[in-house]
Amino acid sequence: MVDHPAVQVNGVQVSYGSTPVLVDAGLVVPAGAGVCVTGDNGVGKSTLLRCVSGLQQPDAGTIRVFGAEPGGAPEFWRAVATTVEPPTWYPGLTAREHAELVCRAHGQDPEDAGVDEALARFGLAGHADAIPPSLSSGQKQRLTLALALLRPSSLLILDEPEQRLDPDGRAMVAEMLAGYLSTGGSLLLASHDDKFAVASGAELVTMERLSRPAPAEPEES
Ligand SMILES: Nc1ncnc2c1ncn2[C@@H]1O[C@H](COP(=O)(O)OP(=O)(O)OP(=O)(O)O)[C@@H](O)[C@H]1O
Repeated sequence: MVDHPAVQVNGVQVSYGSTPVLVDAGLVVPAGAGVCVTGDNGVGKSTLLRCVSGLQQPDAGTIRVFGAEPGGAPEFWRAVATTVEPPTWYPGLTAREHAELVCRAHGQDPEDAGVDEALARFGLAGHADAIPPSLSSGQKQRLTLALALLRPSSLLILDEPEQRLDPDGRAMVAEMLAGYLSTGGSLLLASHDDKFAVASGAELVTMERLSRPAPAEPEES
């Protein structure tokens, strides 16, 4: 795994109908590094992250995650934790039980993995026995990120992790992500908050720099 970049994107094209969104997009996230893609609403950040997460097939181009095609194999999902898709909550399971489930699925003892400490770090100690649908949108986002960081992984792919978080929450998550990078993890983010991304230890890359501009629509005569 360490011989390959965490993420390598070459010549990726994605169109929705006849509208090109990614045109010859290229990106490298070296193993152990963090990259944050930035850019205006609708520029294609989520589309790129979905493709890297193996949740969407590009029309053309290649994507490699630790040297392999994304999405196809259980090894990919063991190495990659992503919040690109909104989480599905299990009916009737509490926040703590979701965390315990995630640990067990990854072969970790929940107590050894520090479930209660993780919930406390994310400001959810008082909500451990609540079911996720009853949490506020910011608390749900905190739980989603806590679960992604609790399980072992080599690459985190996070789409706007700062969304719905208050300033303290943003600072805490940025610190957690910087800690993840300092222990050898790799990070691919999309974000509208440059300060948050930099505090997370990610290098900022604009979508405009990743993609050749889409050809201009022919003017009507
Ligand atoms: N499933 C889809 N079908 C059709 N068009 C889509 C689809 N998904 C995205 N698009 C379009 O593709 C473009 C890029 O969307 P995308 O969500 O990748 O942008 P983004 O940079 O992540 O935006 P934001 O900053 O608002 O989250 C937008 O114009 C959007 O309307």
